[in-house]
Amino acid sequence: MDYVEVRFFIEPYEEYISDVLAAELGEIGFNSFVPAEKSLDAYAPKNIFDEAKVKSLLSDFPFEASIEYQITQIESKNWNEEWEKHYFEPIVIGSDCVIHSSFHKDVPKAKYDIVIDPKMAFGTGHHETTSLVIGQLLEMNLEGKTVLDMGCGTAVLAILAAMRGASQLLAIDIDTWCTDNSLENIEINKITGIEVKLGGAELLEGLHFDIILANINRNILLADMQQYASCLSAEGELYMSGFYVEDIPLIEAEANRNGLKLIDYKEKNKWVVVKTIKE
Ligand SMILES: C[S@@+](CC[C@H](N)C(=O)[O-])C[C@H]1O[C@@H](n2cnc3c(N)ncnc32)[C@H](O)[C@@H]1O
Repeated sequence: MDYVEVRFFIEPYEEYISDVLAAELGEIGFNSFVPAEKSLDAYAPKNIFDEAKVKSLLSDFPFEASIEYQITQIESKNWNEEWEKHYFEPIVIGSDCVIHSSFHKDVPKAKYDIVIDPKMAFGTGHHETTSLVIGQLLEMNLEGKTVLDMGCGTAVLAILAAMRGASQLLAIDIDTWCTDNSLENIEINKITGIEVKLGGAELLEGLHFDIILANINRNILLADMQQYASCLSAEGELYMSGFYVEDIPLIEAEANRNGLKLIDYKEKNKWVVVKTIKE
């Protein structure tokens, strides 16, 4: 899939403005963000990118800041190189888990060593939401559990769940880049037992899982939570991330409507992961 890179120049630059801009861009099809000095690089699949929606978002933007943008077409083939050059450094999460790429040298030692060659797929562990969900995975007992990784990106969450003893795993993403990349990463890490499927919540009918991980975004979670709830086993746990702390009431209300109760949440730089179980 080809992508469009839009560099937003924010003046005066404030981190919270960049965060809000990224959240709003997430709602119009952008799915990767790289903050830079005084700017934000945002990426959207070429077939979803709509400049009119960007213009409309900026004209209604809630903060007083001047935001100019510049569009660059990104050929799929360049993306891995870009990651290697600029963005992805090894990351240690919770001291037990290190995520790095196959090109990294001098990687810190950790109990769970995950190799991710991300290309265009989200999920290197650097984003707050990924590391929040990883933190949850490192704490829970996954031995013999069935796990759904919804919005799998690189499949980093499914790979860690498999390393921690989950027995049957399904990783789903709507983006072919992500499903292709997930398959590559699963193979590089020599993991068996993870099935990868292209699509969305429509694939879940009739399935059941002990643990569901859904790190996507607020609006997709609100739209698809009903399907997630119906495939959660009676004693199951649904972890949702990809939204801000101020979105919790909306997410909790939708969870309650679907027979789920929110029992805990963790926060990192305003991003959260919430844990829900059946009421
Ligand atoms: C924030 S990334 C999370 C990736 C990875 N799970 C992680 O934790 O780093 C969200 C992923 O959800 C996928 N996605 C977006 N909408 C979706 C939907 N309706 N159903 C399934 N996946 C979706 C995107 O393509 C993207 O790869």
